[in-house]
Amino acid sequence: MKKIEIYDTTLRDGAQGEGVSFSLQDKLAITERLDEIGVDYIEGGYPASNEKDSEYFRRVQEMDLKNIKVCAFGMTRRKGMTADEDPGMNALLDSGAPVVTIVGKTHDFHVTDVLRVSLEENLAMIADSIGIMVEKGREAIYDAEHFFDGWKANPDYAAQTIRTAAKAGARMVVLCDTNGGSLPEEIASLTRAAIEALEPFGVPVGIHTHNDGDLAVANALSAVDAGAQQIQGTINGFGERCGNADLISCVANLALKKKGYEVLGGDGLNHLTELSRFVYDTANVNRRNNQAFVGQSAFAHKGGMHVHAVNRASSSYEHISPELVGNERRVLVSELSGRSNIMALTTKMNIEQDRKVMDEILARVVDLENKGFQFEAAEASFELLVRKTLGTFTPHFKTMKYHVEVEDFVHQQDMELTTEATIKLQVGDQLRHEVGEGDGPIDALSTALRKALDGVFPNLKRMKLVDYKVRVVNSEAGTAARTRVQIECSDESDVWGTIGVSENVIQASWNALVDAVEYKLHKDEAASKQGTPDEVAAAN
Ligand SMILES: CC(=O)SCCNC(=O)CCNC(=O)[C@H](O)C(C)(C)COP(=O)(O)OP(=O)(O)OC[C@H]1O[C@@H](n2cnc3c(N)ncnc32)[C@H](O)[C@@H]1OP(=O)(O)O
Ligand SMILES: CC(=O)C(=O)O
Repeated sequence: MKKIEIYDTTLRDGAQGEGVSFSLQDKLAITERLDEIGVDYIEGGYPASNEKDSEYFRRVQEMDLKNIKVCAFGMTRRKGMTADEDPGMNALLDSGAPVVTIVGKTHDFHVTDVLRVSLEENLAMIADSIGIMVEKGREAIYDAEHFFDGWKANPDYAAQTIRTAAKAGARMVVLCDTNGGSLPEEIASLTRAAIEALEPFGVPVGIHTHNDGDLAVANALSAVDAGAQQIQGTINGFGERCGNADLISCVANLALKKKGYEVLGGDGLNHLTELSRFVYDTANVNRRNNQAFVGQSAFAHKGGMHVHAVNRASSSYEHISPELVGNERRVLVSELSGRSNIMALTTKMNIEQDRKVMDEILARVVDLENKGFQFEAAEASFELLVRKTLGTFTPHFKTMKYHVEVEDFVHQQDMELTTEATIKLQVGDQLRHEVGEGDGPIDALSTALRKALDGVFPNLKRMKLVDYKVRVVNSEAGTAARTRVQIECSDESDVWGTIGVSENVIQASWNALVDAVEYKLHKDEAASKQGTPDEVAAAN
């Protein structure tokens, strides 16, 4: 088995992605996770760039890391000064990082037109920068920026740049497809050319690809096939412009599809989904549902024919078992469902599967989806619909009336917009009449609803409203268009989605809110009947 080093640059190149920014604590937490999962290198940042990155290198030294090697990133020394005078070089050395990654120019056009130095001066900048790091006892990795475009334009000069880095003591030369526009076959042939050019120095090559042609992962794998021994990339493909090679896909493909490669080690592969979500959440970036291997939809089956087949043999519509990467299979219900979708979901609900009832549920789903409902992200509303169809649903309260009032003191300075909701509910034999204030109508309704019910059902105190989405489903109908409201709630053990559809946004929201509360009450009752200690605790 050939070991392929995984070099993560989420904290440096990933942070160059639009909308991505990590705090110092975020950076340290991600470092810890990547170490646990068996990543070989982490590029922690650019110490010459900002104080946060410098502080990272101080703080990371206090961590008890098991495997991962921490790298500091910087460019070759500036023109017109020696390496030891250069503030960037000194920042790299002062960072205390045991590994230093230096980016330098490969493409003659960048040397003459961007840096505006002679081709010879650029070679001297590379030699001096790698040289000083090696002299000071650092492991030096050389990132050959624009390697592929540079080689295509002037192969002799591109070869000279990487040989200069190797001769100066670089442990590895990493070939960068900086503009991300290369094709897999170009990557393969030029990776072989670079390996040949470096053969006399015994220095291996790595690969760093960008995703501008949507080929970053394919290009990285193509370089590995051609002999590259390290992949640089980021978790979830964060990075400059269209991003970097997504290490999640690189690792999963190498471990599960390609033969003869060893990556990560241990059970790191099984934790990829958890890692991907952790990095999204830490960066406060929305998850990409259709992300390969680890996305929420990566193993979500929607089409009726697919679900029918997956129920018989999961491999019929899955390229790998989701568990291998820590993900899970999901069955969605929609107007595209057949009886198999309903059966798969009701199996999870322990419901007896009568063919006639399944058909009735399916017909109801199709009818409601025609009216603008969408049950894929509203599994809780679907479960309530099933129980209502079966006649096993007992409501915990009955809505008598609700009313929302918004007051806007348009011409009065310093007066805030206020929203007040009044609700009247029948709960058992009691009539509850409550008023709630909120930041908007939904918040006010939710406050009033909780005031009315929390005393009777204390477990509701642990339910949180985590997301609220509104969408117009038939906008061509103008102001009479239907509005779809989707709500996501959570408690200590679950997350659930509900839906409401109406021409009136307040009614749609109320219906989704009522479903969310009813679902919570039903699920806690079911858990307490089952009686496992955790479930009972959750229900009390
Ligand atoms: C391919 C990559 O992703 S490389 C990493 C890119 N990442 C970043 O740029 C993020 C961090 N960068 C920064 O914080 C800042 O750009 C700094 C601190 C590095 C430099 O800031 P400044 O000194 O203000 O320079 P600025 O960013 O405007 O310009 C870059 C300078 O570096 C020079 N430069 C660029 N690449 C190199 C290189 N490989 N070697 C030496 N000098 C270089 C440029 O010629 C320019 O200097 P000049 O104006 O004298 O021609
Ligand atoms: C080094 C780097 O980030 C690049 O060339 O893309």
